[in-house]
Amino acid sequence: MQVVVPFADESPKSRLAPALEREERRRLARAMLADVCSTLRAVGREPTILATKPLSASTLDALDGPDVNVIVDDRALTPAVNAVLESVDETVAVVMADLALATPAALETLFETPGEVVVAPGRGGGTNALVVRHPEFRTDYHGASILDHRRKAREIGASLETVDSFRLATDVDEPADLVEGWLHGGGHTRAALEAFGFDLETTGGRVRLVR
Ligand SMILES: Nc1nc2c(ncn2[C@@H]2O[C@H](COP(=O)(O)OP(=O)(O)OP(=O)(O)O)[C@@H](O)[C@H]2O)c(=O)[nH]1
Ligand SMILES: C[C@H](OP(=O)(O)O)C(=O)O
Repeated sequence: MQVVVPFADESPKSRLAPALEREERRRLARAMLADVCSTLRAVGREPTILATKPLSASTLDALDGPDVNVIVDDRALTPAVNAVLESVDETVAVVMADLALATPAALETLFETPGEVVVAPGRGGGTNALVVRHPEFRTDYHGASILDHRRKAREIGASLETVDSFRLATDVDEPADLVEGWLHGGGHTRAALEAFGFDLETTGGRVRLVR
């Protein structure tokens, strides 16, 4: 199985702009990438980062462990991932770099779920992770991509399984997701949020990050 982690470093996490400055968004994106890569390694899966450009020294420094495999493809997400699917004749898993809450157990559930196409839906219609065991399947990200992926699996007659997982469904996209990263995210993600000066506020029955 080849495990691909798409990562666009130029101006990541733009939806977090109401809560984070540009450099903080870049730092958080790198921290989440580091957590995803170390969690993949914890289950014996060496990630291949599918990057829009060569990774910067600061991004590489943020990653634990030995040199990481990188494929550079400046095309948009969908054609870049589909180029990987077209280039290999083995199972391909696609795990998004903003799955800060992913744990080894959650990833093992994803990888061990049988099916020619296995999807881990994100809240809001995304496809946070994917395992492809059918040669004709191709991705179609953005918008309600989970619907597109279910339709594509039907069209090619591929068996489709869905992994129902809090940890794989929670990608850190919007300011309201930051508290999940604080509460349940990996070490790099939590450290970045703490470095930004965030703390948990639980007054009035609400749980949120403040700074
Ligand atoms: N290789 C590659 N990765 C991408 C591309 N667009 C997004 N990604 C990655 O795919 C994952 C999910 O994408 P998004 O949630 O849209 O991340 P994002 O583009 O940083 O966030 P927004 O700017 O808020 O849309 C993130 O880890 C991104 O880094 C792309 O064009 N190419
Ligand atoms: C890549 C995209 O992520 P979202 O924009 O839904 O977070 C998707 O999952 O289709």
